[in-house]
Amino acid sequence: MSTTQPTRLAQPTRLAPNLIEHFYRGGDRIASLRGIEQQSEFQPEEWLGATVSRADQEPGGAIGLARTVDGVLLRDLVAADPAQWTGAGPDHGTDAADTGILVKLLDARQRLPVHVHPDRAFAASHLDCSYGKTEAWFILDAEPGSAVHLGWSEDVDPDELDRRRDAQDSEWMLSHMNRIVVQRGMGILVPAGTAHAIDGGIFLAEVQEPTDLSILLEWSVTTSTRDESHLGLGFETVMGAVSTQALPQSEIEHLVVLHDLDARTDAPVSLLPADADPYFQLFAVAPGTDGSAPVDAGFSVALALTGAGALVSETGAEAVEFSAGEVFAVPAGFGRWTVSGSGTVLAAGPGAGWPATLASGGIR
Ligand SMILES: O=P(O)(O)OC[C@H]1O[C@](O)(CO)[C@@H](O)[C@@H]1O
Repeated sequence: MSTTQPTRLAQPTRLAPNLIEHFYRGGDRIASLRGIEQQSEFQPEEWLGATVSRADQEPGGAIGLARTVDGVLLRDLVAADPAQWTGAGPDHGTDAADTGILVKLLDARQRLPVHVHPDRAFAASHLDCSYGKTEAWFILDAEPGSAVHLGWSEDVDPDELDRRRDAQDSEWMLSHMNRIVVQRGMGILVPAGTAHAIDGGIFLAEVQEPTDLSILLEWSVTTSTRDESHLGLGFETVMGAVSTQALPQSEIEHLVVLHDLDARTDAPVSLLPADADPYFQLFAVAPGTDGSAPVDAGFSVALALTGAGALVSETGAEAVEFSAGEVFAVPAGFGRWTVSGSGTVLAAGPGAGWPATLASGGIR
């Protein structure tokens, strides 16, 4: 009789809750979706499937890192077998645990400060980092009339911006920004370099490059300080990463899309503008009565938004059941997969062509 064990095919791993203490209030809608208790009113974010950690801690700190429900760091699982998890070859970057994305739930009960993230060129030259922090928001819920503030509505003079930042003149900054009233189902791309803020009342899923690099122009509405607001580079240097040019309506049209989140569809639907594709991708998988075409193979973070069902692979790996509020890290080795049942699953993955695009450049 043979004693050979059958090889276990790769399956999605259920992730434990991973709330983050932050400098702004919120988090109750995360707790309600995830079926957990909020420990403080300053837990407005959950980092989903994160293999990068929060910046404001000792080097090597674990805050931010996702764990499986058994307490194992996802970072360690990916680093031990990058080919199985991300499909990447051994030489794709310096960090074997790199998945190419960071996904968050963000539930703002107060307005986020006006802030900006660097692009790849700035991060490489000043911060020894190959990623910048282009990000995108997918709106899950919004109080009526709540808005995001995206880019300047007219060119601003860099010296005046310095003065207004030093004076913490929130009113001036906000009144010089584009205000976009949001609604459930809206996808918004925020290119690196673009000043932005998010009103209280907005609950969103965020997909971004896997870094924690922020420049706060407006620290006074948070528990942060001026000294914590310039990435340790000083404002004189860091303002080089901040665009002072207007973001015109003609460009905003390419940065905002709307999707009916209640629709059932026969294929995964992209929830973000096409310009997001080189950075990250976010799909809704909500099959109709005839099922749905599969999501491509690759690392993804899957969030069960509503209903119940199973993640079903074409590889023959055992399906994994889910119910609303659960989060999974899906390995590339699970192959192409789809959803059975009544649920709606959001699936976030790295940009098209990742990780080759990291080395080939051409992305801001
Ligand atoms: O990057 P920081 O300083 O944590 O900023 C607060 C939040 O604002 C965002 O950049 C959204 O605008 C989040 O990614 C981030 O967690």
